[in-house]
Amino acid sequence: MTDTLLSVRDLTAQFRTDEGTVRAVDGVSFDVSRGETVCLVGESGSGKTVTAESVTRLVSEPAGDVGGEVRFDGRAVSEMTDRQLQSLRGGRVGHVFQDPEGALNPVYTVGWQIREAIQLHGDASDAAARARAIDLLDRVGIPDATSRIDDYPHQFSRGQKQRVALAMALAANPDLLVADEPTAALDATVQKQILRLLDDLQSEFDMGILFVTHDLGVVAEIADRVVVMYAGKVMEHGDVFEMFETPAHPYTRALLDCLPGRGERMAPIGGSVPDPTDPPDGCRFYPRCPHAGDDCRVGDQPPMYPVGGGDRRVSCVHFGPEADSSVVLGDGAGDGDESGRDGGETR
Ligand SMILES: Nc1ncnc2c1ncn2[C@@H]1O[C@H](COP(=O)(O)OP(=O)(O)OP(=O)(O)O)[C@@H](O)[C@H]1O
Ligand code: NI
Repeated sequence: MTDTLLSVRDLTAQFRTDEGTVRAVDGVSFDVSRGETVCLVGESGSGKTVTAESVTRLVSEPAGDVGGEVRFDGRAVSEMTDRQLQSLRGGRVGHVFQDPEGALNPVYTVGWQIREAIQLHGDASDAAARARAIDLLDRVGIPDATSRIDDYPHQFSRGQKQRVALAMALAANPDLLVADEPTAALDATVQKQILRLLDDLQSEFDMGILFVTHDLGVVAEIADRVVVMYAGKVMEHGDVFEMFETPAHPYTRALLDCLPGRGERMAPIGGSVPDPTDPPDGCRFYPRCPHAGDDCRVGDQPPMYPVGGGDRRVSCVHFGPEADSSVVLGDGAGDGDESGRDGGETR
């Protein structure tokens, strides 16, 4: 048994809209262990945010219909009472939302809000909570935290609000941090600082992190493991190092080819994500896949086949037991493929 903190099994989330039923998340499974950073990656609309918000059942229910099983520290979240859920959120699970505006209340100072978050789940005195709030603001990189603490949210830039929201999520020393694009509005220097902070806190408190991003550069910096999502499905998951070394799913390969210094293309993947109310049969990615054959166009999303030695899995027929993965990987299986990956960057 590993130290599994979060376990997500066969998660589904759908929304009824005027255009039809959107299957935003369609059978997603993964784990996050203590002290581990798992990145959810994929293009816009792939279901990352809905997955992250389903963890603490924040997807507002009648609108979103959530199924499957989420266990936190061995306990099924669906069986928790509203009170238990409330104490989980902002307590043992900190959540940084994709939209930081939503996390901050415009009528209270940021200091008041961070202190609330600290005191809600602990018995710190006002003075101690204020000192800790200043320390948190300082650590997330808000200059002059001692005076900024009495400012209101509208006095902060978008990037600063994102950092204030992160400080709030960290206020209760969570066991699990769910962070949805927490560095998206930040310049490169501040982004590095935040990633380093998360890394420090993780070593200090053995915190598990579920980190949502579409930026593979960020993934390379912080992930231990990666879950690649596309159109509500997991395309591939496994160890970050192995995945960057030998991406297996054609979608993962295409994403990595867009990363500066790796592929030659460095352009967005051709085509666009499928209509979420009417996804294609077979592999969701086949309409954009250079390796799609007849098998790829029928049935459901392919099973998660093992690839490599560890627990890496890929949902692609070319990795099935009878299949020939060199169709995707190229003859050198790993270095060089027909799209002309430059073999220069070995990590
Ligand atoms: N409340 C909702 N009602 C209807 N559809 C929704 C709702 N929330 C999300 N969706 C749809 O679910 C799909 C997945 O959305 P989600 O926000 O999880 O994507 P994402 O991977 O986080 O994208 P991004 O990178 O843009 O944040 C999209 O098609 C989106 O339009
Ligand atoms: Ni999102």
